[in-house]
Amino acid sequence: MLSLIKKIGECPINSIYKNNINITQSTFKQQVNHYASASKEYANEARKKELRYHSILKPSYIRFTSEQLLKKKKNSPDYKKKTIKEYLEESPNFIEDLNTIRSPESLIKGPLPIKTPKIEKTLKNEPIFTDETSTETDRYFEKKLQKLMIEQGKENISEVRIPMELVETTLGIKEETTTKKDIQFANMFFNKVASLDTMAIKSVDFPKKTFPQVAFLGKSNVGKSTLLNSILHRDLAYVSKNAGCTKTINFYQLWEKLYLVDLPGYGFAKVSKKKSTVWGNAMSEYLLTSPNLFKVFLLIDSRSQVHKNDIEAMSLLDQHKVAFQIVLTKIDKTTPSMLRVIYNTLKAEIQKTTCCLPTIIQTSAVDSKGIDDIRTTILNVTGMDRETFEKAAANSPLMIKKREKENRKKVKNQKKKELKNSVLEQWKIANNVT
Ligand SMILES: Nc1nc2c(ncn2[C@@H]2O[C@H](COP(=O)(O)OP(=O)(O)OP(=O)(O)O)[C@@H](O)[C@H]2O)c(=O)[nH]1
Ligand SMILES: [Mg+2]
Repeated sequence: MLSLIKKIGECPINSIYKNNINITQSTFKQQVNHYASASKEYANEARKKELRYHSILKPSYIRFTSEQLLKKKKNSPDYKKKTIKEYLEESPNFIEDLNTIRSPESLIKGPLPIKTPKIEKTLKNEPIFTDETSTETDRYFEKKLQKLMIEQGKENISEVRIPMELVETTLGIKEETTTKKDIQFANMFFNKVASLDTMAIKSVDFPKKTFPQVAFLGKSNVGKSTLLNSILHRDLAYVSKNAGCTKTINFYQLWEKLYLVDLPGYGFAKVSKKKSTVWGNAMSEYLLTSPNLFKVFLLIDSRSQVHKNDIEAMSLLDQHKVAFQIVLTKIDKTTPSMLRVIYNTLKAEIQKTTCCLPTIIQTSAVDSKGIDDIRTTILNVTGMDRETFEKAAANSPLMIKKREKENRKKVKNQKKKELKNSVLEQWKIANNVT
């Protein structure tokens, strides 16, 4: 047991690929069946709930199907410069859901090719549809597109797969939708008593239930367990001021519908330098191949610099098409100037990725900053349906008891009032008062 626990954190980065390839090759058939049945189950469930297909199977990707972008070259006579946003808004059929890129087949094939020098060279010479007058957003979006073309080895823009959330947030198509009601729902949802379901040190220990999962990843001592406790309103996960506190992959279940996963920290270099590289076998298998993992929150301490292990983690998640988002922790302990530096560094790193959401969430467990954002993000990404849970909460034994108590109190007050009135009436009659 101890030796297995020690293994977490020992796997050098270059052997992760090897291990992964070995895992997928040796258990090829099992995994295909597993992934296929898991995906099917979610798809059916999603349809039943009339949820959008892509909100359940993540990460959602879109594909440019229109040739407009390419045809409208600057030198053609009918060329009229438009912003990307205008193009997207004018052509509703412009985007197409690809359901999921983390299909069983794509997992088995491994990460997409990283560099295709020919395409890279072509793209360098010519911007696709921006010029010096274009807005910053359009240029940013174009850069992302070019990166995607290189990564996916596509010379034609119409074949590129683009993360849906990237388009929506970058171009402002999706408005900020977090309303008071969302926050109320999140509070109600996370008020439910959560419990530790599984502590895993090997992949065989991973829970068999196919609930959607979101995981918290980051360097040791960055505040993963603390953040999880803040989200769940209670001190469930062990927290320590010493690094290396969480040593197993801990699955906390909520409502029998969702897992929040607290991961051991990486970069815990107390033992030796050798052991400090990224994460171990179980961790890499969980993070890079788990079909039920909907999102990874990558936590970075706002007081420190972005560590090389963080960059490695970002690129590994990106290559394996795991949707992830950066969370800055402990902002109560940093200064605005330090925050600005790390924020800008991270923004630049995010530009290099395709599966990292552009928004960086800033949190502090001390004054509960950013916790609502994380809660609503979790609920959105895992497709938790407000009505179902509100009904369930209203019919929970606790709420039924509460309602009964309130009713009893009401009846008691009513009786008291009636008694008081009748006594008053009697007194009035007795004393001849009108
Ligand atoms: N001031 C402040 N301290 C925090 C915050 N979040 C976490 N901490 C402190 O940071 C220390 C480490 O927190 P943990 O939650 O154990 O960190 P972890 O990332 O789970 O660490 P490992 O389990 O070792 O990977 C604890 O002393 C926490 O009290 C925060 O937002 N503000
Ligand atoms: Mg921890």
